Amino acid sequence: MLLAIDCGNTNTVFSIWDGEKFLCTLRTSTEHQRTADQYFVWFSTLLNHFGIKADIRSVVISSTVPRVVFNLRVFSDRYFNCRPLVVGKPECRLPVDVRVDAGTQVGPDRLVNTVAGYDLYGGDLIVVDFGTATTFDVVASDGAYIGGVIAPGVNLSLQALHEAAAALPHVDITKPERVIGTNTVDCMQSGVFWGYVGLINGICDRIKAERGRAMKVVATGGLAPLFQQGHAIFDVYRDDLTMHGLTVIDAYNKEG
Ligand SMILES: Nc1ncnc2c1ncn2[C@@H]1O[C@H](COP(=O)(O)OP(=O)(O)OP(=O)(O)O)[C@@H](O)[C@H]1O
Ligand SMILES: CC(C)(CO)[C@@H](O)C(=O)NCCC(=O)O
Ligand SMILES: [K+]
Repeated sequence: MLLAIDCGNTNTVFSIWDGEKFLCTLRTSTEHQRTADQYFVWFSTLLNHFGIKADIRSVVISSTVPRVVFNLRVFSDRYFNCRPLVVGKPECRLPVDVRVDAGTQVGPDRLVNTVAGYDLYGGDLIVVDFGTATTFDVVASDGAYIGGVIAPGVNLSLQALHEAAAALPHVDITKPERVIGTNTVDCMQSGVFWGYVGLINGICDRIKAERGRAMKVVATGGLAPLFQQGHAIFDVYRDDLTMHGLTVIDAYNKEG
Protein backbone atom coordinates (compact mmCIF):
# COMPACT_ATOMS: atom_id res chain seq x y z
CA MET A 1 0.00 0.00 0.00
CA LEU A 2 1.02 3.55 -0.75
CA LEU A 3 0.73 6.53 1.57
CA ALA A 4 0.33 9.72 -0.48
CA ILE A 5 0.91 13.02 1.31
CA ASP A 6 -0.13 16.36 -0.18
CA CYS A 7 1.19 19.19 1.93
CA GLY A 8 -0.23 22.64 1.13
CA ASN A 9 0.41 25.95 2.84
CA THR A 10 -2.77 25.56 4.94
CA ASN A 11 -3.55 21.85 5.13
CA THR A 12 -1.76 18.54 4.76
CA VAL A 13 -3.75 15.59 3.42
CA PHE A 14 -2.78 11.93 3.84
CA SER A 15 -4.44 9.22 1.69
CA ILE A 16 -3.87 5.48 1.67
CA TRP A 17 -3.95 3.90 -1.81
CA ASP A 18 -4.36 0.12 -2.01
CA GLY A 19 -3.58 -0.01 -5.75
CA GLU A 20 -7.22 0.34 -6.77
CA LYS A 21 -8.85 2.81 -4.44
CA PHE A 22 -8.19 5.21 -1.58
CA LEU A 23 -8.95 3.50 1.73
CA CYS A 24 -9.11 6.73 3.69
CA THR A 25 -8.18 10.40 3.56
CA LEU A 26 -7.03 12.32 6.64
CA ARG A 27 -6.47 16.05 6.92
CA THR A 28 -4.38 18.07 9.36
CA SER A 29 -3.16 21.66 9.42
CA THR A 30 0.33 22.25 8.04
CA GLU A 31 2.81 23.04 10.81
CA HIS A 32 6.52 22.62 10.26
CA GLN A 33 7.14 22.10 13.99
CA ARG A 34 5.21 18.83 13.97
CA THR A 35 7.57 15.89 14.51
CA ALA A 36 7.54 12.43 12.95
CA ASP A 37 6.25 10.99 16.25
CA GLN A 38 3.44 13.51 16.43
CA TYR A 39 2.35 12.61 12.90
CA PHE A 40 2.32 8.94 13.86
CA VAL A 41 0.22 9.41 17.01
CA TRP A 42 -2.38 11.30 14.99
CA PHE A 43 -2.23 8.95 12.01
CA SER A 44 -2.42 5.65 13.91
CA THR A 45 -5.21 6.91 16.19
CA LEU A 46 -7.39 7.77 13.21
CA LEU A 47 -6.65 4.51 11.41
CA ASN A 48 -7.68 2.66 14.57
CA HIS A 49 -10.79 4.77 14.83
CA PHE A 50 -11.83 3.87 11.28
CA GLY A 51 -10.77 0.23 11.73
CA ILE A 52 -8.32 0.40 8.83
CA LYS A 53 -5.48 -2.10 8.66
CA ALA A 54 -2.89 -0.46 6.49
CA ASP A 55 0.23 -2.21 5.29
CA ILE A 56 2.16 0.80 4.01
CA ARG A 57 5.22 -0.10 1.94
CA SER A 58 5.92 3.21 0.21
CA VAL A 59 5.35 6.92 0.65
CA VAL A 60 5.07 9.72 -1.91
CA ILE A 61 5.08 13.39 -0.90
CA SER A 62 4.25 16.69 -2.60
CA SER A 63 5.01 19.68 -0.42
CA THR A 64 4.62 23.37 -1.17
CA VAL A 65 6.27 24.04 2.21
CA PRO A 66 9.92 22.90 2.03
CA ARG A 67 10.46 22.88 5.82
CA VAL A 68 7.89 20.18 6.56
CA VAL A 69 9.57 17.63 4.32
CA PHE A 70 12.28 16.80 6.84
CA ASN A 71 9.86 15.52 9.50
CA LEU A 72 7.74 13.70 6.91
CA ARG A 73 10.91 11.92 5.73
CA VAL A 74 11.65 10.84 9.30
CA PHE A 75 8.00 9.72 9.70
CA SER A 76 8.28 7.58 6.58
CA ASP A 77 11.65 6.14 7.51
CA ARG A 78 10.86 5.40 11.18
CA TYR A 79 7.32 4.05 10.89
CA PHE A 80 7.18 2.50 7.42
CA ASN A 81 10.83 1.73 6.94
CA CYS A 82 10.97 3.39 3.54
CA ARG A 83 12.50 6.35 1.76
CA PRO A 84 9.73 8.59 0.46
CA LEU A 85 9.54 9.75 -3.13
CA VAL A 86 9.43 13.57 -3.00
CA VAL A 87 8.00 15.40 -6.03
CA GLY A 88 10.33 18.13 -7.23
CA LYS A 89 13.51 16.37 -6.06
CA PRO A 90 15.90 15.30 -8.84
CA GLU A 91 15.40 11.58 -8.11
CA CYS A 92 11.65 11.86 -8.72
CA ARG A 93 10.94 11.51 -12.44
CA LEU A 94 7.78 12.96 -13.98
CA PRO A 95 5.83 11.41 -16.86
CA VAL A 96 5.36 14.88 -18.42
CA ASP A 97 7.70 17.69 -19.55
CA VAL A 98 7.95 20.99 -17.71
CA ARG A 99 8.47 23.88 -20.12
CA VAL A 100 9.03 27.07 -18.09
CA ASP A 101 11.73 29.74 -17.72
CA ALA A 102 15.12 28.42 -16.59
CA GLY A 103 15.51 28.51 -12.81
CA THR A 104 11.75 28.46 -12.09
CA GLN A 105 10.77 26.18 -9.23
CA VAL A 106 7.22 25.22 -10.15
CA GLY A 107 5.11 24.29 -7.12
CA PRO A 108 5.08 20.48 -6.81
CA ASP A 109 1.28 20.53 -6.33
CA ARG A 110 0.96 22.11 -9.79
CA LEU A 111 3.17 19.45 -11.36
CA VAL A 112 1.14 16.72 -9.65
CA ASN A 113 -2.12 18.30 -10.84
CA THR A 114 -0.74 18.43 -14.39
CA VAL A 115 0.16 14.74 -14.29
CA ALA A 116 -3.26 13.83 -12.84
CA GLY A 117 -5.19 15.97 -15.31
CA TYR A 118 -3.32 14.55 -18.30
CA ASP A 119 -3.73 10.98 -17.05
CA LEU A 120 -7.48 11.34 -16.56
CA TYR A 121 -8.52 13.72 -19.32
CA GLY A 122 -5.67 13.96 -21.85
CA GLY A 123 -3.97 17.18 -23.01
CA ASP A 124 -5.13 20.75 -23.71
CA LEU A 125 -6.34 21.30 -20.17
CA ILE A 126 -6.59 24.07 -17.65
CA VAL A 127 -6.38 22.71 -14.09
CA VAL A 128 -7.78 25.08 -11.46
CA ASP A 129 -6.88 24.32 -7.83
CA PHE A 130 -8.57 26.27 -5.02
CA GLY A 131 -6.11 26.17 -2.13
CA THR A 132 -4.30 28.84 -0.14
CA ALA A 133 -3.67 30.34 -3.57
CA THR A 134 -5.85 29.63 -6.61
CA THR A 135 -3.67 28.24 -9.36
CA PHE A 136 -4.35 27.67 -13.04
CA ASP A 137 -2.02 25.13 -14.63
CA VAL A 138 -1.90 24.97 -18.40
CA VAL A 139 -1.34 21.48 -19.83
CA ALA A 140 -0.27 21.18 -23.48
CA SER A 141 -1.58 18.54 -25.88
CA ASP A 142 1.39 16.26 -25.00
CA GLY A 143 0.78 16.62 -21.26
CA ALA A 144 3.58 19.15 -20.62
CA TYR A 145 3.17 21.79 -17.94
CA ILE A 146 3.66 25.03 -19.89
CA GLY A 147 2.90 27.65 -17.23
CA GLY A 148 -0.20 29.20 -15.74
CA VAL A 149 -1.57 31.71 -13.29
CA ILE A 150 -1.31 32.23 -9.51
CA ALA A 151 -4.11 34.27 -7.90
CA PRO A 152 -4.80 34.97 -4.22
CA GLY A 153 -6.94 32.23 -2.68
CA VAL A 154 -10.59 32.85 -1.82
CA ASN A 155 -10.12 32.67 1.96
CA LEU A 156 -6.88 34.65 1.72
CA SER A 157 -8.74 37.46 -0.09
CA LEU A 158 -11.39 37.65 2.63
CA GLN A 159 -8.71 37.48 5.32
CA ALA A 160 -6.74 40.29 3.65
CA LEU A 161 -9.81 42.58 3.64
CA HIS A 162 -10.39 41.90 7.34
CA GLU A 163 -6.76 42.43 8.30
CA ALA A 164 -6.25 45.60 6.29
CA ALA A 165 -9.49 47.45 7.08
CA ALA A 166 -10.47 48.21 10.68
CA ALA A 167 -14.23 48.15 10.00
CA LEU A 168 -14.32 44.92 7.99
CA PRO A 169 -15.13 41.78 10.01
CA HIS A 170 -13.93 38.24 9.46
CA VAL A 171 -16.44 36.54 7.15
CA ASP A 172 -16.71 33.14 5.52
CA ILE A 173 -17.18 32.70 1.80
CA THR A 174 -20.66 31.89 0.55
CA LYS A 175 -22.58 32.43 -2.66
CA PRO A 176 -24.67 35.64 -2.40
CA GLU A 177 -27.85 35.63 -4.46
CA ARG A 178 -27.45 39.26 -5.47
CA VAL A 179 -24.47 41.38 -6.47
CA ILE A 180 -25.55 44.52 -4.62
CA GLY A 181 -24.96 43.98 -0.92
CA THR A 182 -27.07 45.97 1.56
CA ASN A 183 -24.83 45.30 4.59
CA THR A 184 -21.08 45.02 5.14
CA VAL A 185 -20.92 41.23 5.19
CA ASP A 186 -23.00 40.88 2.00
CA CYS A 187 -20.86 43.50 0.28
CA MET A 188 -17.65 41.63 1.16
CA GLN A 189 -19.04 38.26 0.14
CA SER A 190 -20.28 39.71 -3.13
CA GLY A 191 -16.90 41.27 -3.88
CA VAL A 192 -15.04 38.05 -3.33
CA PHE A 193 -17.60 35.58 -4.75
CA TRP A 194 -18.64 37.48 -7.90
CA GLY A 195 -15.16 38.89 -8.30
CA TYR A 196 -13.89 35.33 -8.30
CA VAL A 197 -16.46 34.16 -10.84
CA GLY A 198 -15.20 36.96 -13.10
CA LEU A 199 -11.60 36.01 -12.40
CA ILE A 200 -12.13 32.32 -13.20
CA ASN A 201 -14.06 32.98 -16.41
CA GLY A 202 -11.78 35.80 -17.51
CA ILE A 203 -8.58 33.87 -16.98
CA CYS A 204 -9.86 30.68 -18.62
CA ASP A 205 -11.10 32.66 -21.66
CA ARG A 206 -7.77 34.43 -21.99
CA ILE A 207 -5.79 31.22 -21.69
CA LYS A 208 -7.93 29.60 -24.41
CA ALA A 209 -7.51 32.67 -26.64
CA GLU A 210 -3.75 32.73 -26.08
CA ARG A 211 -3.52 29.01 -26.92
CA GLY A 212 -5.93 29.42 -29.85
CA ARG A 213 -7.78 26.19 -29.15
CA ALA A 214 -10.56 24.61 -27.12
CA MET A 215 -9.44 23.42 -23.69
CA LYS A 216 -11.12 21.42 -20.98
CA VAL A 217 -11.28 23.08 -17.54
CA VAL A 218 -10.74 20.71 -14.61
CA ALA A 219 -11.24 21.95 -11.04
CA THR A 220 -10.11 20.64 -7.68
CA GLY A 221 -9.90 21.95 -4.11
CA GLY A 222 -12.44 22.42 -1.34
CA LEU A 223 -14.04 25.57 -2.72
CA ALA A 224 -14.50 24.51 -6.32
CA PRO A 225 -18.06 23.15 -5.80
CA LEU A 226 -19.19 26.53 -4.46
CA PHE A 227 -18.24 28.19 -7.74
CA GLN A 228 -19.60 25.39 -9.87
CA GLN A 229 -23.14 25.73 -8.35
CA GLY A 230 -25.47 26.81 -11.10
CA HIS A 231 -22.66 28.19 -13.25
CA ALA A 232 -20.98 25.21 -14.91
CA ILE A 233 -17.75 27.19 -14.83
CA PHE A 234 -15.72 23.97 -15.02
CA ASP A 235 -16.06 21.00 -17.34
CA VAL A 236 -15.19 18.55 -14.53
CA TYR A 237 -14.61 18.60 -10.78
CA ARG A 238 -12.42 16.00 -9.10
CA ASP A 239 -11.78 16.36 -5.38
CA ASP A 240 -9.01 13.72 -5.36
CA LEU A 241 -7.13 15.10 -8.37
CA THR A 242 -3.86 15.82 -6.53
CA MET A 243 -3.96 12.45 -4.74
CA HIS A 244 -4.56 10.70 -8.04
CA GLY A 245 -1.52 12.46 -9.52
CA LEU A 246 0.65 11.27 -6.63
CA THR A 247 -0.33 7.65 -7.31
CA VAL A 248 0.47 8.08 -11.03
CA ILE A 249 3.90 9.57 -10.24
CA ASP A 250 4.66 6.81 -7.76
CA ALA A 251 3.75 4.10 -10.29
CA TYR A 252 5.81 5.82 -12.99
CA ASN A 253 8.89 5.89 -10.76
CA LYS A 254 8.47 2.22 -9.86
CA GLU A 255 8.35 1.19 -13.51
CA GLY A 256 12.16 1.60 -13.48
N1 LIG B 1 -18.00 26.82 2.08
C1 LIG B 1 -16.76 26.88 2.58
N2 LIG B 1 -16.38 27.98 3.26
C2 LIG B 1 -15.13 28.09 3.76
N3 LIG B 1 -14.19 27.15 3.61
C3 LIG B 1 -14.52 26.03 2.94
C4 LIG B 1 -15.80 25.84 2.40
N4 LIG B 1 -15.81 24.62 1.77
C5 LIG B 1 -14.57 24.10 1.93
N5 LIG B 1 -13.81 24.95 2.64
C6 LIG B 1 -12.42 24.78 3.04
O1 LIG B 1 -11.68 24.37 1.95
C7 LIG B 1 -10.53 23.72 2.46
C8 LIG B 1 -10.15 22.59 1.57
O2 LIG B 1 -9.45 23.13 0.51
P1 LIG B 1 -8.13 22.53 -0.04
O3 LIG B 1 -7.68 21.34 0.72
O4 LIG B 1 -8.33 22.40 -1.50
O5 LIG B 1 -7.14 23.71 0.19
P2 LIG B 1 -6.44 24.20 1.53
O6 LIG B 1 -6.16 23.02 2.37
O7 LIG B 1 -7.26 25.30 2.12
O8 LIG B 1 -5.15 24.85 0.90
P3 LIG B 1 -3.70 24.22 0.66
O9 LIG B 1 -3.90 22.98 -0.17
O10 LIG B 1 -2.99 25.32 -0.05
O11 LIG B 1 -3.18 23.94 2.03
C9 LIG B 1 -10.87 23.19 3.84
O12 LIG B 1 -9.93 23.70 4.77
C10 LIG B 1 -12.25 23.72 4.10
O13 LIG B 1 -12.30 24.31 5.38
C1 LIG C 1 1.32 28.66 -5.76
C2 LIG C 1 1.34 27.63 -4.64
C3 LIG C 1 1.49 28.33 -3.30
C4 LIG C 1 -0.03 26.89 -4.68
O1 LIG C 1 -0.09 25.90 -3.72
C5 LIG C 1 2.46 26.58 -4.86
O2 LIG C 1 2.25 25.89 -6.05
C6 LIG C 1 3.83 27.22 -4.90
O3 LIG C 1 4.38 27.52 -3.87
N1 LIG C 1 4.40 27.42 -6.13
C7 LIG C 1 5.72 27.93 -6.37
C8 LIG C 1 5.77 28.89 -7.50
C9 LIG C 1 5.25 28.38 -8.83
O4 LIG C 1 4.49 27.43 -8.89
O5 LIG C 1 5.62 28.96 -9.86
K1 LIG D 1 -4.17 21.71 -2.42
